Amino acid sequence: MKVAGIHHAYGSRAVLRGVDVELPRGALVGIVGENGAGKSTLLKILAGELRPDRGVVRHEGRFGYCPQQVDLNDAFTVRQHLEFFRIAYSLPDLCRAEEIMEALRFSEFAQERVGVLSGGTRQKLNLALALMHDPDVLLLDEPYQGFDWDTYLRFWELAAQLRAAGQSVLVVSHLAYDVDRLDVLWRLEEGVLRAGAAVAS
Ligand SMILES: Nc1ncnc2c1ncn2[C@@H]1O[C@H](COP(=O)(O)OP(=O)(O)OP(=O)(O)O)[C@@H](O)[C@H]1O
Repeated sequence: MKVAGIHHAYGSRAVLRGVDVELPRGALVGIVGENGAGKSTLLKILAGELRPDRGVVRHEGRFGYCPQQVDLNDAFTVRQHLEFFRIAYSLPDLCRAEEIMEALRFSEFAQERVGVLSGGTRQKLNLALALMHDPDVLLLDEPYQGFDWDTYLRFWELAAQLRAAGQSVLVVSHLAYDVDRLDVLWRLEEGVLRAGAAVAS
């Protein structure tokens, strides 16, 4: 995936002022930035959810998108969500989804209604829905929000496995703790991407 010259404004507020970024195959890329820096805006543009005012977004292969706001239906069970997405992705079965549930340790909630799940478990499901079709490019907006420490570590194990399998993974966060896990770190500042410093924001 490659994007070039992305500009976006909300009314008179220019949020992105010429963003260029490339996600190489098999790379784990991080984008950090302060609250309101424009990270979610950039990810929505990369995912095709928002049209930029200017610039080019070029996709290759399948992609998965895990938005910051969990978009789940409280009345349905975890399993029903997986089943809806299985059909949407045209997958023959839920084997990969079940592997991800095991990896993130939430298989036991398969029959639970989403409305009764904890915030962290909802986030696990959100992640599983973005991952279950083995995308070539994975866009993750604050993917570990609400995770406990063990789950946070499992998340990074999973991300490393995806990278090893040749997938491109973009992690966007306002926190940059674990920068040594990344191949590339960018900082979104004043509407442009700069080479990131390895510090928490
Ligand atoms: N739909 C919208 N309409 C108007 N302004 C918006 C809209 N969405 C975002 N903004 C503004 O654009 C700026 C960037 O927002 P964005 O959500 O992209 O930032 P962020 O870096 O993801 O922030 P956070 O870390 O708090 O999630 C903010 O000032 C926000 O208020």
